Formats: sequence, structure tokens, C-alpha cells
Amino acid sequence: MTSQQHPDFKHEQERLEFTKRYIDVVIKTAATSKDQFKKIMQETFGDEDWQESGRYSELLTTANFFDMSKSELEILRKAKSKPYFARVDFSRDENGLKEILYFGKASLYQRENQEQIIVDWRSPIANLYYEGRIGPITYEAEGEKFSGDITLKRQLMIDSGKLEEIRDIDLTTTDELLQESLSKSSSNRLTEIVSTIQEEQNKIIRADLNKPIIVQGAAGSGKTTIALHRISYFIYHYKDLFDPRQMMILAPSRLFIDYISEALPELGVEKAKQFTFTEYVQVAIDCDIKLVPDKKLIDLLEKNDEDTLESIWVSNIKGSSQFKRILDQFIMDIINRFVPTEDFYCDKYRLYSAKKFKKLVMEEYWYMPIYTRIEKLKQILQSQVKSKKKAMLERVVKFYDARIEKALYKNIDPTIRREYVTKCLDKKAERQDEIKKEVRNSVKNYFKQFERKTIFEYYQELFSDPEILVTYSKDSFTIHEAERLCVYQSQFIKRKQYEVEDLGAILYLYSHLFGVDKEKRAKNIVIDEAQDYSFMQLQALKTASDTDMFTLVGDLAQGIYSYRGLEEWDEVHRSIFPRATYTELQKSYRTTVEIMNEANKLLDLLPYRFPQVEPVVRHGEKPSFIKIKDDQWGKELLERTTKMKEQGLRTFAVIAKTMDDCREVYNILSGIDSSVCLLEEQASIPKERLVILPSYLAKGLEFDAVFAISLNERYERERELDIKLLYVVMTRPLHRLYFIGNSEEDFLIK
Ligand SMILES: Nc1ncnc2c1ncn2[C@@H]1O[C@H](COP(=O)(O)OP(=O)(O)OP(=O)(O)O)[C@@H](O)[C@H]1O
Repeated sequence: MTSQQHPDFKHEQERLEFTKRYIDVVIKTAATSKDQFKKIMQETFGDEDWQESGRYSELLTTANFFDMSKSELEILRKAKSKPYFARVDFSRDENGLKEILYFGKASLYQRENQEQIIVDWRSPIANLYYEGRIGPITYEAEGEKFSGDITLKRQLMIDSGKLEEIRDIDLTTTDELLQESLSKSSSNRLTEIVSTIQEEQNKIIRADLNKPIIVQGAAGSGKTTIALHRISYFIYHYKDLFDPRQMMILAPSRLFIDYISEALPELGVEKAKQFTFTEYVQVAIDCDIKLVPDKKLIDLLEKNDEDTLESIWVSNIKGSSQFKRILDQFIMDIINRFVPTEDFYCDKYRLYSAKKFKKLVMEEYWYMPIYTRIEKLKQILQSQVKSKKKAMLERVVKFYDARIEKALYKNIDPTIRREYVTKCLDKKAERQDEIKKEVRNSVKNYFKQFERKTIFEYYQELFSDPEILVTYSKDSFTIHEAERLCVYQSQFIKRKQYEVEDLGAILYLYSHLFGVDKEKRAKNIVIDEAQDYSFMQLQALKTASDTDMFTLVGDLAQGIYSYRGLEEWDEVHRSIFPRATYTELQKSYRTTVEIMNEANKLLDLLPYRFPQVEPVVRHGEKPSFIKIKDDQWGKELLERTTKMKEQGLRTFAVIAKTMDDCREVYNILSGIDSSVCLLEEQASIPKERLVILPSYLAKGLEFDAVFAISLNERYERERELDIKLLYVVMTRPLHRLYFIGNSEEDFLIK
């Protein structure tokens, strides 16, 4: 039963009013605590010797409380307009008592009796809503199993604090709330979906938090959304143990980060760090890297000449597991340069043997980056020298004092004796100075035997000798291939530049040689569009962060960077994240059946077997083709946009294959309507404006309506990259898809 005629509608309305009033009370109480906090702050800072008086710890505890109440306050304030979205009535088998649970984005207890007024969607019992059907059920919380009966499952539509509708879900009802949510228009921003999370998605969000997870999900299956909800779930579960700033989200571009930014505060994950891979590498190695503009994809699309093919060949190698093995050999080689061959002496005293050092470098400190091992050795020597200094000086004093004393008692000419004693005193002072100098310099001098190079010098060294490269490759390279690689790299070495494809290897080397600072290491990493990462990049991230706590979400069918990225998950799973749970999502929530059916045809043209994507049943207009006959297409496109706006659609994109075509489209459209906007990688997406962007930047984004356009650049059936790009374009719209071009064949459609 739906709508306001529901017999329980009034009751639910009253319940909502009670909840809102209760929230008001809590907010007020929290505000008082805040005032109290200020008072204590003043008192505490007014007190001169507050550090000693023990009030420091008091201050800290209060500050902590203040922080909590501030965020609690914020969450509750936000929750007031929509405190919950669902109700589940559950009778536990153990006591037969019926619990009435209201699920929302906050959690709220009635202070008097500790009864839950709102249950957080991330709590274990919320599984009853996401996975439970009416009838008997068991659920797990903190390792314990509970069983009972769900007697009611109800969705509550609340808007601006007003109950709009209630809907009971029984066994047969399809999820109307999901349908409704999907049929809405998009806002150019990703939003949270807590009230309509589907069972298969819920399983991923709540999958074992102590294990990595790899999700291969179709376009529009909710990968980005799920990844963000999983972070939210993780933070909720480890709120007392884990600082959200230790989480890192890696996204393909700033444009994409801007796109997901709106969902972050809603989910309470805004504190997680957000970077592109390139940005993170520079942060991790604490150095700006001069990067060659990344034109390979464009070159592949536009030129596809010999130089391009050579650079693609190199990119493939630089991202491969073979390259990791080469780097491992290189690292071993470097480590061997740090094995001391000489004993350490301070003055003429042998304080440490080379053999003992070797054991430390090669065995005991094996887990540390090599430069950290050397730093450790330095500390050992310094403390050795420090502890022996007194004894060494005393020995000298003792030695000369004994001589002087002997001379004083010896029966010799007084002049000779005086001269002898003076000489001894001088010698003693000289030796003491010598020892002091040695104490100061011996460690430094000893360490001169070891090289000191920068990460860039090491990386360049790798490409300096083809023969050595062949050895590192254990003959998997021919000398000719190694030479090609070295020649290719030399063009950048001269200009002190690097390619994007070098960053994985640079980060990997850096982690082994120098180590990434602890505060720059993330403890939990979420990677969106993970199919575009190479084996080397993923391995480097794991080594750099020293954890395998990764959430990887991606879609190989959209792998437009597969020349440097991944073609399958298996190797990553096997070699980098063997503990990972691997899951697939085949249902798509974004587009209509009509659009998805058309996009699905492209999957058959790809050289690998990609299963057809199943759209959630939602119908709409069939994609249609507009032929370019004259200059009128621009006008027609804008007229259609105006019409769609009248029908309630809000976000529109014109997507061309390349930026060149985009510029031409922009020139024509901006001549008719000055509000159209050309999107670049660093841009943020303007709201409510028609945007023009190239296919490769559209990945991950979505719009109500998409015009796939081809002026000069057609999609070629023979080229895998073209098929993938077109697939990305065709899976962006929620509701409408138009093709504008010279011929339908340019879009591989009939
Ligand atoms: N359970 C759900 N309830 C409501 N909307 C959902 C649900 N799951 C996904 N969506 C919506 O479907 C759309 C696609 O989600 P999302 O962008 O996360 O998919 P994706 O798998 O990352 O897509 P792509 O591979 O194309 O980047 C979004 O608008 C999202 O809000």
C-alpha cells in the first residue's frame, strides 16, 4: 500500500514530529556543552601554570568532547530534514520482543532509556533493511548470529522535514523507491544512495573490512557510489581507532574529484584525502616532477604513426610486472653497493666489523628502505663513537701521564727531562685533539664509501646501459629491445622530464630506496577507474603505503588506457592482492533499457568476452540519429536541449571523440548560445549548463542527456580503443542519447 491513505500515515507523522523535536533537544544540549567548553577554555588559559596543574589533560578531554559534539551537532542538523528513510519491525527469536527500527544517516538514542530513535544505516542491524525480506531471517553483528522475523519493511519518503509518503515492501513489490530515484534528473554531482542500496551493492559495501576488494563492475553499476559508501562504512566501524585522514581516494582527474565532492560530506567522508595518481606520487616523494604532457591517447587516436606505436610499446613495458622484476634486480644491485667491506675505525680503534655491518644491512634491517638502513648504521656508529670517546681519551692521557711520571722519577739531566716532559705534554694534547677530531669525523668519513644519489639519478641510471638492462631483465629483453628502451628514455633524460608511465616505477624505487614518510602513507586506499592503472602503479602504491587495504573498482570494458593499464584483473589479484575478495557487478543503474541495449552491442565488437550489462528495468526514448546536412545541427541540438529542460531534464553534454572535434563543436555552439562551456581536465563541472567534453574525460561522469557527436573524428570498428571510447560515451546518459554525425556508421550503429 502506498501514499497518504495508508492507515499508519498519521502514526508515522507523529513519530516523525517526535523525532524532530527530540533532535532539537539534543542540538540545544550540545550547544550548552559548547558554551561550557568555551568557559573552561577561558578558565584554563587564564590560569598561568595550566600545563603543570594537570588541567592540560582536562583541556584535551574537553576539546575532544567539543569536537565530537560539533560533528554530532552537524550530523543531527543535517538529519533533521530527513531523519530516516526506512522502518523495519523485527521480532527476535531469543525474547520474542518486537523492535521497531528506523534507519537513517545518523544515530540517535533516547537518553532516558537508551532506546534507539534512529539507527545508523551503517550499523550491522541495518542489513535487515538492505538484505532482509518479510519472514524469518538471521543476521550477523560482531561475529554473533541473531535470528528473528521481519514483520514489516517500510520506506518513508520525507522531504524538508515533512512526511510525503509511506510504502510497505512485501515479497512481491518491486523496488519503486529505486525506480523513482533512478528516474530523477542528474545534478552533475554524485549523490548518496543510502535509502536504495541494492543487495549486491550492500554486500560489497559491507564486505570484510580487513581484506582488500576488487570490483569489476559494468558501466553505471554503482562502483563509484559503492566505493564511497564503503569508506563511510569503514569510518563508522573504526571511528574510535582510525583517523579518516588516513584514507585516500585516488581518482582519474580533478574534474572527477570535483564530481564526487558533493557526496563526500553527506557520507561523512570529506576528510579522506583525494588525489590523482600523479599528484599523490609527487606528495609521496616530496618533489615536483616535470612531466611530459600525456598525449599518447590522443596520438593513438589521431596519428597512430611509428613514433606513437613505439611510445605505446614502452608504456606497456613500464607498466608491466616484467618491469617490476627488472626494478627488483636493480634494487638488489643497489643494496649490494651498501654492504660495507671495511671495518670501522675511530682513530686506531676498531669499533665495528664489516661482517657485523653486512649482517645488519642484509638481514636484520631487510625490511627497511636501504637509505634508512644506512641511517640506522650511522646512528649505531655515532653512539659507539660517543660511548668510546671517554675511554679513548683516557687511554691517551694514561699513556702520556705514565711516561711523564716515569721521566720525573728517572735520574736524568733536568733540562733533558723538562724537554721530554714538554714533548710528552704536547704529544698528549695533539693526540687528544686528533681523537676529538676523529670522533667528530670518523663516521662521516666512513660513510663516504657509500653513494648518495637522488631518486631521479637512480631512475636515469636504469636506462644508461642496455647490456645491464638485459641482465636485470634476466634475458627477457633482447639487447635490441633494451637499446630501444634506453634510446627512447634518453630524449626525456636530457630534458629532465618524465612520462606519466614512469611514475609507478619511480614511486616503487623510491619506496625501496628511501621510503615514503609515515604521514604521507595512507592506511586504506580506494581507487576508482582502477582498470586504468598499470600493474606497476598498483604495486608501487601497495609498496609505498605498506598495506594491502585497497578497494579497487573498475570496468575493463572502459579500459581506454589499456595500453598502459590492465587487460584483466587476474594478475593483480594473484600477485599484488592475493588476499582480495573479487566481485563482479553486472546490473546497471544509470541508463534506460533502450540506451543500454544499444551500448551492449559494442561489447560484442570487443576482442574479449564481456558479458552483456543488465539494465535495471526503466524505459525511455530510443537513442536516435541526427544527420549533419548543413550548419543547422547546432541550432537543432540547442532546441532539443531547451525542450528537454522543459521536460525537467537538467544536465546535458555534447561528447566528441577528441578535443579537436570538441573545439570545433564549441566554436559553432558558442556562436548561437554563449552559455555553452568547453570542459578541460582541471575544470569543475558548471551546473545547469550545456557542456562539451572529449570522450576520455567523460569517463565516470553522467548526464541526463548526451549528444554523441562526430564532426571530423569517426569511431572505427577495427580499433579497440575507439569501441571502448564510444562505449564510455554511450553509457554516460541517464535518460536520452542522440548521435549527431555524417553517417550512422561513424558511431558503429545501424
Ligand atoms: N542502489 C542505487 N540506488 C540509486 N541509484 C543508484 C544505485 N546504484 C547506482 N545508482 C546510480 O547509478 C548511477 C551510476 O553510479 P556510479 O557512477 O557509481 O556507477 P559506476 O559503476 O561508477 O559507473 P561508471 O563505470 O560508468 O563510472 C549514479 O547516478 C548512481 O547514483
